[in-house]
Amino acid sequence: MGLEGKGTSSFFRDFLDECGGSAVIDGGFATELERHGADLNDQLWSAKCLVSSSSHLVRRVHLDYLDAGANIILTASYQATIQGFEAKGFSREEGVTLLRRSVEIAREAREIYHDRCTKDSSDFMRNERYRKRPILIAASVGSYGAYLADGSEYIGDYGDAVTVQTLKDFHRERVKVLVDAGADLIAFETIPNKLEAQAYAELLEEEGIETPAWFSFSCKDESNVVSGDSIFECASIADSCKQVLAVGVNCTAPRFIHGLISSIKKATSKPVLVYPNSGETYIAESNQWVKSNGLAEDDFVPYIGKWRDAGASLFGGCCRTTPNTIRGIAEAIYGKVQDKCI
Ligand SMILES: C[S+](C)CC[C@H](N)C(=O)O
Ligand SMILES: N[C@@H](CCS)C(=O)O
Ligand SMILES: [Zn+2]
Repeated sequence: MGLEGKGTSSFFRDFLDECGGSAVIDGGFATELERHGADLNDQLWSAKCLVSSSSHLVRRVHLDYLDAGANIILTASYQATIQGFEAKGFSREEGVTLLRRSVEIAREAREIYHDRCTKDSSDFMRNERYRKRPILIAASVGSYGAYLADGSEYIGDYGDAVTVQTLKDFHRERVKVLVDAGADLIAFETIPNKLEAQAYAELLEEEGIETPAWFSFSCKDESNVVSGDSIFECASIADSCKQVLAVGVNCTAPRFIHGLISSIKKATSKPVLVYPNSGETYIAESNQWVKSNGLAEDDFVPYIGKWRDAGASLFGGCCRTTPNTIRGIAEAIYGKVQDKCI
């Protein structure tokens, strides 16, 4: 599915209509790679797996989320940047190829999934609405803070030397490559401050990018993104950008989600998306997660109905959530579904 000739908002409204009003986003990607044995204690984090020997693992995680019921899968490009690959000794061209690869692997997974579903003649997936659900590939664009690989996307303080122009220059090529590789939409995610939201909005405009995007912020409480900028201000920037089709929150503790939905709704009438993490806290030095007083993985599934009532329409999970979480969300939205189409 693409934008071809349609306005951004009608493309997305049509998609949501086809989904029946609410859509399922996938779950934690990097942390799922880790659960399958990948060692991501590296400057590239999940982008390390784009390097060929692990691409089968990337495809497998995408397929697991499709099997769990996702309508939208996010590519492995969260921490994939040309600058980051160059720092690891790759050439610029190799960096571009790896970025493109992230979209190609997700597209391969979607094709495999569709093939399996078409070929199977048994009565799997009797739920018609689920069986016919649309599936989109979202190119993940992690923040500049993700590239820094020090947990900056949970702090949002880039210092005075980093300006809107710095951030536009940093992301420009990468975004163009991901769009050119055929992503259906761009997921600007874990945005930690309004500076970066402004940079993304200007970049989309300057480059005349027609692929629709969403802006998703990492938040520290019910009203503020992690830098302390208000979610209302951040969502207002997204609201003013015509390429932005949805606005929301990710990698944020489940306990803040309800209040954040209300705050975002005051700033925009665009669809609201939420994909919280497990409520644990990330320790960048050791690439580990520690328990805080939030809800644990899966525990937020019973809240999906309340979050929908509060006005959100796309639901998924972020770090340390798994296909189980996504299966729970899909069942909350679609009713009972078969968990595999093979
Ligand atoms: C969303 S955080 C857990 C991603 C990893 C971080 N950028 C790092 O490299 O430590
Ligand atoms: N899409 C990324 C987000 C990290 S915060 C992932 O799930 O790994
Ligand atoms: Zn996350």
